[in-house]
Amino acid sequence: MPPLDDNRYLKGGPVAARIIAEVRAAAQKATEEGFRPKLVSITVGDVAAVDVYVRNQRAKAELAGIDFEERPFPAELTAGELEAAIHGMNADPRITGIIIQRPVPAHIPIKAIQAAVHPLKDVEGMHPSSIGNIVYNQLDLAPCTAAASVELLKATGLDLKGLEVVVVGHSEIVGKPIAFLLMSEGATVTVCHHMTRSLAAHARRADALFVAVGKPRLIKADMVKPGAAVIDIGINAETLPDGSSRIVGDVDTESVKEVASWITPVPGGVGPVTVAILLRNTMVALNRQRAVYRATFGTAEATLAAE
Ligand SMILES: NC(=O)C1=CN([C@@H]2O[C@H](COP(=O)(O)OP(=O)(O)OC[C@H]3O[C@@H](n4cnc5c(N)ncnc54)[C@H](OP(=O)(O)O)[C@@H]3O)[C@@H](O)[C@H]2O)C=CC1
Ligand SMILES: Nc1nc(=O)c2c([nH]1)NC[C@@H]1CN(c3ccc(C(=O)N[C@@H](CCC(=O)O)C(=O)O)cc3)C=[N+]21
Repeated sequence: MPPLDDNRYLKGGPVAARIIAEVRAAAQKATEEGFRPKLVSITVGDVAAVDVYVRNQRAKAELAGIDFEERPFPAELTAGELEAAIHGMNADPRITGIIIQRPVPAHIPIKAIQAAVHPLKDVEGMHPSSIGNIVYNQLDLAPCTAAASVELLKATGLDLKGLEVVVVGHSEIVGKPIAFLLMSEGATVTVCHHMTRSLAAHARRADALFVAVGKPRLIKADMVKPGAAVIDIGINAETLPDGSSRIVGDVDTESVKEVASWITPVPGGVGPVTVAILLRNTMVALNRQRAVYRATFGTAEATLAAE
């Protein structure tokens, strides 16, 4: 990839830095008030795919003043054991948020495990009740990658109301929540997937094109409307002929950047913003937990005075 100095690149770094600066200020204030935020990252087995993600989470959490603890579990852990561990974390007042890094081994039912995380500690926005909130237009704690992708579209300055948007990929963690977030913002949303008859015909109509499939170079220049914004969510490891490996997205960036007005690079696009949103979600979760503490314990003085 050439140096990212072309202004068509919609870079994640500045957007992430702005969010992290806001989080840092909020985390510092909360810490002074006795509520230091803390994230716990759960991995099951040896998952090379999440190494980069976890490394970035730790680095940015430290930068933002959020404690970060990794809890690695062996691959042969049972679903029951994992659920019990999560219940322990739910009940631990020192823990603000719990992240279950994907993938988990096949014998662990990811949906049930995601639902075991208390909604107040669900910083990934993946609990059924969290997903439900975005259907009800309550958007302050949404799945991180989806929220990051929409944040990048907003950074273009385009008005989302009535915008023709096409989302390629409809997974629960990325594509579907993107569609719901955009609908809430007033966009006209088309969702494509592997059964879509003419992906190109749909994609070409988009003023903003979101791609979350996991297939390198799926989107070529002739599938993109001139002047569109292209948000490339794919993170795919590709091995080069010399044996070295690199990360590429789902979009053929070299050709598409000649057609699009904005394109997110990979790496350096959605990824860093995803990490920043995770930290922002942690502060949203902390504030909700503090509201519960206040409602539960904050009235002691009034109660005593009334006696
Ligand atoms: N930047 C970040 O923070 C993150 C990036 N990612 C990356 O995003 C990508 C997608 O991840 P994820 O959503 O979890 O992946 P999934 O494999 O869960 O979903 C892929 C989606 O793409 C659809 N699809 C498959 N083939 C085609 C095709 N030829 N045309 C149109 N749609 C197709 C699938 O449809 P169907 O179900 O109908 O087959 C499915 O909805 C991956 O590269 C992943 O690494 C993921 C999470 C975070
Ligand atoms: N429960 C769960 N939620 C996820 O969101 C999730 C997951 N599990 N498992 C793995 C995938 C992948 N993913 C990444 C996010 C950011 C970067 C990231 O920060 N990338 C940087 C750095 C890349 C590099 O240094 O090579 C970039 O794109 O610029 C990478 C990968 C989140 N995922």
